[in-house]
Amino acid sequence: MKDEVTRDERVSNLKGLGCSRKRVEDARFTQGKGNYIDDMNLPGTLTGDFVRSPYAHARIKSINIDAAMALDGVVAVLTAKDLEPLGLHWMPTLAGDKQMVLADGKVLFQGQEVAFVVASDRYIASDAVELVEVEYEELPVIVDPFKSMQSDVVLREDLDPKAPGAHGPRKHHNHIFTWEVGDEEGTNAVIDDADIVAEESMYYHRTHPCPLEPCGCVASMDKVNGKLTLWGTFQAPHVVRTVASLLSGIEEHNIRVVSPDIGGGFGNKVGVYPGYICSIVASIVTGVPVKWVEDRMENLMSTAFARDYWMKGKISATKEGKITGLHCHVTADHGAFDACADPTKFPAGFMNICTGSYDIPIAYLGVDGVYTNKAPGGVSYRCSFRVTEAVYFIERMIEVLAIEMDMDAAELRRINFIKKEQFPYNSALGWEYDSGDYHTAWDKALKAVDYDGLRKEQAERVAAFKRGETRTIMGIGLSFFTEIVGAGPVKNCDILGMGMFDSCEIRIHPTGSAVARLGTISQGQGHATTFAQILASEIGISAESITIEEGDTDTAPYGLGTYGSRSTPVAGAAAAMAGRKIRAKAQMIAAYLLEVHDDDVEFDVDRFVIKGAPERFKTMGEIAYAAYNQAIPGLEPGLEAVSYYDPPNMTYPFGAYVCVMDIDVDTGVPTINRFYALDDCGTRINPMVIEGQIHGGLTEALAVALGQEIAYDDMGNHKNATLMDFFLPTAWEVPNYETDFTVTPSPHHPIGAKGVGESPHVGGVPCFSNAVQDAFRPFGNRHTNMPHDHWRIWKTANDLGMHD
Ligand code: PCD
Ligand SMILES: [Cu+]
Repeated sequence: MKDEVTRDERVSNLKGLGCSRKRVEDARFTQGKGNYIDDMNLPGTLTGDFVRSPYAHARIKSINIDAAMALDGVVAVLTAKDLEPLGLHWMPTLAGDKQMVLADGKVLFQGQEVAFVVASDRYIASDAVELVEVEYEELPVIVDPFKSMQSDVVLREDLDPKAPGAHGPRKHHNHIFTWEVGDEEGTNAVIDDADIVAEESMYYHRTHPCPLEPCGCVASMDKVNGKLTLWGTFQAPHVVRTVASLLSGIEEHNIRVVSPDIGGGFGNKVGVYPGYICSIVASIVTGVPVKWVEDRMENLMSTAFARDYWMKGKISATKEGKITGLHCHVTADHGAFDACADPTKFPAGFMNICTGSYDIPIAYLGVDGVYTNKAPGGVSYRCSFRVTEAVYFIERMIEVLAIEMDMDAAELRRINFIKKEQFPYNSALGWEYDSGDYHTAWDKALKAVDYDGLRKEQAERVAAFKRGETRTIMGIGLSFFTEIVGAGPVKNCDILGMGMFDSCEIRIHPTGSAVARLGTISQGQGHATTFAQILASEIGISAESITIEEGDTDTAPYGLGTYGSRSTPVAGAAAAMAGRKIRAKAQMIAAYLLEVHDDDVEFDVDRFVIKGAPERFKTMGEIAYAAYNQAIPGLEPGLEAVSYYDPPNMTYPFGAYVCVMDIDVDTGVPTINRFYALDDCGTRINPMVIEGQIHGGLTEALAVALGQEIAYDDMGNHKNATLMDFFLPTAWEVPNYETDFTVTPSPHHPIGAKGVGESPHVGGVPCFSNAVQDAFRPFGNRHTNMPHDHWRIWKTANDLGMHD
């Protein structure tokens, strides 16, 4: 047995962990060969389209569908009345509330679904939408959650005003829940006694992920064999199958849910939308496939928004700058229905990570969820679980405290970081941070950008501005974040009662290639590339020879889907564990073939070798073949494994970001001169994919911090429902990102990996915002709200007297 290839070459042939392997999915994406929902064209497909409410709050007096039905090509017009006998005019939300599928008596937000037109093609459906006559009676509109809590107007007439909601008692008919974590009395006592206290209120505005492809589905009820197939833009296909079964009464084995290629999810495609339900009903009624694909305006107006958090903080410290306590209260605007996609026990997601990366001995968080006349479905956008809000809050509070103490904000952070030796660290608000090394990351980041040099330059620029020599000022944005991803332990995380484990099933073929299926679903993250790399390193078969499949509930094992950067921490762990099961069986096969005891062989890259005699080995290819063609005493034929992985804890990626920005105080235009991002996501599976994730997340952070918003006027009119008004950054606005890393593996994850997809957004938003605010700090700025669009930046300068 002669080996022509060196061990290093064998390692590199695997294309396993740490390899910047090119994304296998890109061949089809870059050639326009992807298969998205709108590419599906089953024979006889009908198209659905919605009649939507122009009013944000109105009673529906009548709906007349006669003219629409009379139009050639219109097959059906569904209203709440048609869904009611089926019990489908309302549906449960992921947050334990319920939501109208089609307007039942009244509408609660502009763009709400009122009737569903089904026609032979999209154009006819659109024409018919115009022909449906709806008579509305306008009702008072509430878009401000504070006013909502004072108002006599009852938004949700379907709810008993005094009855508790899914998360406990309600204080008012427009109140949803109160969620409290930590020790309020103790925190107040510490803050009242403190040397230094900084207070600030901030609004994290409502925004929307606006993925390239909007939401859509094709429902096909095959009446002959009783099978319902649902293709759709689903981030959690198995959960959709379970919900569809519970709602429709069709047994779960008779429902197949498939997520084909998805053109970006970003949390927008976690929830269940009326379009899915209406398409299913329409297909059951008509017996032919029904397609529904929303347009851009519908996507921006009616599907899961993000944020809309009014946050009030108090932070206390000693004279030396050691933080002693943190108090946070949030008024959370959830819109018309509470449709947040949080794990059941966390009505404000993981907002209680708001103590951030700092060792804060005592803290309190209180959140009040409130109904308003806005679209439902919160908590999406590159952090489905409110970690963006939490990190924005603490990173602003740190800056405000630094201003209060007249201290350098980088130094203030350093003094308060949780120290390396304190991990695993139990935070005051109940999390166990698995690992971290914040000081190393911070020092590396500050050194990389020459932080002291930047501050000197900034001081010179301030002086020059004051002398009237320049009209631009310079901001240095800092942020240090700790993410919490990988929901999650089944003991405390579930969605609609389904524990948040995930899964991987591997099947090795006789010739030594393999297929693996997982319970997650890529929306562009590159899972087909990266999961194969995890497996390659675990089982010694090249990633090139492993096909990854996701998103078909008929074949993939049950999983909770992809959001909250959970794929790597949970399904990635399942992949490693399933790989280890394969390896354990392969070891027995190898020992049999080599005629030695199981314990006398060991795994080496792509083979099992005899301990002490590495020239005697069996490759994984040989072992796979033997699994199918030899009768091995005591072993079943075949080489397959499945793992359902329930993570013992979340993973806690972290990072240090610095943004250097110039601001023209007369135009309000910011120019980003430098953006440095250091990320620590533990073991790095594919550095190139990670880099892509960071670039994407930072660009979305830039968008949110510097202009992107969903705003409403007092009548509840949506002000940013088109891309004319909704800021999407292009190459023009995006700087050249510098990425860097440290590696602090997760101690409980089988390969030490933590998630990374959300991190750049979580850390990026406060970094961009802090850069703007830091530029104005020498001129007296303390806090201004995002989005820092040109007008708001100009106004900040104006308010500070810089135009005088
Ligand atoms: N350490 C590590 C980690 C990670 N990784 C890679 O990276 C990625 C990612 O991952 P993760 O972090 O785990 O995550 P996932 O789960 O997968 O995903 C999710 C995320 O992802 C992100 N990114 C992205 N990209 C794209 N392209 N698209 C999309 O859509 C998206 N989205 C976004 C979001 S929003 Mo949420 O939903 O809101 O919650 S969440 C999210 C993949 O591929 C993986 O493999 C590596 O390599 N390494
Ligand atoms: Cu998150």
